[in-house]
Amino acid sequence: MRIGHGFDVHRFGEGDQLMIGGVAIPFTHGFIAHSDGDVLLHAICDALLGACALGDIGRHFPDTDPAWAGADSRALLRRVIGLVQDAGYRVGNLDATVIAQAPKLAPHVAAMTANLVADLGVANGAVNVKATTTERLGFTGRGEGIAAEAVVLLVARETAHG
Ligand SMILES: Nc1ccn([C@@H]2O[C@H](COP(=O)(O)O)[C@@H](O)[C@H]2O)c(=O)n1
Ligand SMILES: C[C@@]1(CO)OP(=O)(O)OP(=O)(O)OC[C@H]1O
Repeated sequence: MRIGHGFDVHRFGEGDQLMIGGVAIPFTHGFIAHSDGDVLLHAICDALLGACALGDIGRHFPDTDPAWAGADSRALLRRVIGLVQDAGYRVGNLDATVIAQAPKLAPHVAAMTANLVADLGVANGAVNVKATTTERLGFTGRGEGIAAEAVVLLVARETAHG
């Protein structure tokens, strides 16, 4: 078994929606990012890469590479899952927290979870997504951006030879 942790932050900028967990959420701002800025999926990618000792998302998808400009982070996540499989592992379970003063995320958590179940190729019940405010403290509390953390457990894939 392998454990991994990921953390990411994106600052708010111009826009009218946030992409979080592959769900487009109407909001007063967008994220400043090279990709679609999906802070939750970036934290999850880092947790998966960390568990495999494969570095981080910036190493695999540099923000200087035009190939990733405006990238759908679900596509990045699926590439990372391919790396996890190549390393001989599959996801056992994933737990993640989005740290946001606003918007209210609870109504979107089921859709985020369904996206993750599909992209990670796991059973329902292997993925948990949570949200919390920081009680108006710090940069998230001041409404400057959103952070996300993720923890993942990987287990060895079964092979024909066991
Ligand atoms: N952006 C957010 C933040 C929180 N929630 C939900 O509200 C609950 C209470 O949040 P506290 O920060 O006061 O603990 C939290 O457990 C979430 O269910 C949310 O939906 N969106
Ligand atoms: C995802 C990548 C690549 O498009 O860019 P951003 O969307 O800016 O995201 P970040 O989490 O800052 O860094 C990882 C980058 O390599």
